[in-house]
Amino acid sequence: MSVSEELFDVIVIGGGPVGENAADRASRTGLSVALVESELVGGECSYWACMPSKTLLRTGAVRAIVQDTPGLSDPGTPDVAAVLARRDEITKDWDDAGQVSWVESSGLTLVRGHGRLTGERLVEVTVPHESPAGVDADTDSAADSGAGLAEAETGELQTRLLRARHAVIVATGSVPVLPDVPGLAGASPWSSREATSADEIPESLVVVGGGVVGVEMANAYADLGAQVTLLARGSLLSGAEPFAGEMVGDSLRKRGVDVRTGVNVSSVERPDAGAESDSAGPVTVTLSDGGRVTAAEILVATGRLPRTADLSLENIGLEGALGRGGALVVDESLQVTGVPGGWLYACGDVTGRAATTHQGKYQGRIVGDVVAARYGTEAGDRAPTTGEAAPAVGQEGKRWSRYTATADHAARVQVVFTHPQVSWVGPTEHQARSAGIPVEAVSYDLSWVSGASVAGPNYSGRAQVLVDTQRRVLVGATFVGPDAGEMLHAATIAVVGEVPLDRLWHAVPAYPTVSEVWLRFLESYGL
Ligand SMILES: Cc1cc2nc3c(=O)[nH]c(=O)nc-3n(C[C@H](O)[C@H](O)[C@H](O)COP(=O)(O)OP(=O)(O)OC[C@H]3O[C@@H](n4cnc5c(N)ncnc54)[C@H](O)[C@@H]3O)c2cc1C
Ligand SMILES: NC(=O)c1ccc[n+]([C@@H]2O[C@H](COP(=O)([O-])OP(=O)(O)OC[C@H]3O[C@@H](n4cnc5c(N)ncnc54)[C@H](O)[C@@H]3O)[C@@H](O)[C@H]2O)c1
Repeated sequence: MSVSEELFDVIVIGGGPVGENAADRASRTGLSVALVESELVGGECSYWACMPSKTLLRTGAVRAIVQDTPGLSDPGTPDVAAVLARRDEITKDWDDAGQVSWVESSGLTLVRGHGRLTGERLVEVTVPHESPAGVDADTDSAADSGAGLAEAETGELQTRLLRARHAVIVATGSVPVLPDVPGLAGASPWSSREATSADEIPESLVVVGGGVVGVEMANAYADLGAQVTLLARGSLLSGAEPFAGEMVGDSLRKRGVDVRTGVNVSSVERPDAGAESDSAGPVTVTLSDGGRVTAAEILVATGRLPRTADLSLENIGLEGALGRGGALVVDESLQVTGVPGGWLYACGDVTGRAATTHQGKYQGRIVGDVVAARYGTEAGDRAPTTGEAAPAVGQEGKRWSRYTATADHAARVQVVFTHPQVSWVGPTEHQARSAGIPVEAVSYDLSWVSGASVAGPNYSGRAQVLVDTQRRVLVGATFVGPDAGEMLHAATIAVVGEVPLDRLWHAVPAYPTVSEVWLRFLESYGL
């Protein structure tokens, strides 16, 4: 084992989408930045989450449009091999060479290996002798929390010791939760990794969990020919407005998915479960209502937890100061609270704030700019240009400052790529009222606008905005329908801009587009 100490201005642990953004922004005022990554540069999103899952969903989404368009013939059954080949293309066959080139061309130093904190501004990186690029698509499993993959698979290890002059930014993401259900861990369950990287579509799939991964993967696998059962202990998409989950559930049922809400999994049996899930026989799930479901595979989609367990936080006295689910607790400038000297920052899933790529990358931009402004020297072409000074260490910037993650609270967005798609910004009506915001919900059936009738005879959808009745601005919006994700950003701009309703009246939606719903919202509210 060899040890060498290397000095950088900033060290970022975790080279997912969020760590990449934080590292890039932090380097813009002349700081030297090391990016530590234990698996593939690009993280979960590029290889086992956003990108492959959206590719698997795309075929069914297009097929639904074709089926609903008069004059087009029946699209037939999908060519599954072609869909999986496209998925492989999108994930670059689980090779991160393209993202490594970007890291290097951005002037960042990539350090391959698993990083952990061994002291103030000190990161020890355990480096496998073989590069992990080209990691097998299905090496991980729900039972393996994702930690220590490289170490487990390569014999000889070496250690590098990195010291940060100024700051360490943690962007280690999250790991899937495996509920403590009798028989489940031994049943070779799929996590989202196996679901997004599978090399064939099983005849049948039982999905446990009615959250975003559960509904998206139930959609994708049903569209690609599997007989899918979706088990949710509550309602579907409980983080969204209730009408969204109901519409997604109705659509899944219409397409043959057996959707069961309000049920818990009591036990799981898979007598033939071997080391390889490929060789295992069918899996049987027993439910709290006495029901039983048998399927070729089981996907567990019961949430994710911030990945802090393998960071050795005890070395800096933080192990007792973690937030919900083990999250690193950060202030509004993304500085970890309770760390003397304020040298530790965090962003992305590991903060437990919002587990989406876009919100994490937003945090990455903010923390990168904070670090660049606090410790950097150059005001080069790539430096932030607003001229606004960063808050001092331990202090937070004002609301909507470029150094403050205001949107994490006021304008968080999410798109669920089911059909119908679901998108929302800000709180739900229930969340807004619980937070004491005086809101009135204005809801509209999207099929009533002219743009919807042009889009197709079976167009269906619903949209709702939340008006803060005191300030007369929008604080939230939800869209359910075809391409609802593309309708969201207008609402996000209205919420972030706190645009008065009387000014929104002058934002004229073109005819005949589905965006005419904006006019209907305002008319319904009394303008
Ligand atoms: C199936 C699925 C679909 C999704 N779809 C979407 C979507 O459509 N849109 C969306 O916005 N979000 C989506 N998400 C969420 C999105 O994937 C995450 O929010 C996003 O990946 C978080 O980025 P991150 O950089 O914080 O973490 P990650 O992407 O998890 O990256 C963290 C990186 O850190 C590395 N790492 C961890 N610990 C260490 C260590 N100690 N040392 C060195 N490296 C380490 C990991 O190897 C990893 O590469 C989806 C999630 C899932 C599971
Ligand atoms: N399109 C997107 O933006 C997208 C897509 C997929 C995932 N993601 C993100 O990834 C994260 C993880 O997604 P997820 O769907 O795994 O988590 P989630 O938190 O969205 O949903 C988890 C679901 O599992 C249920 N659950 C929890 N424990 C259970 C148990 N023991 N038995 C049965 N059900 C149980 C919960 O009630 C919840 O409905 C989310 O934060 C999500 O935002 C985003």
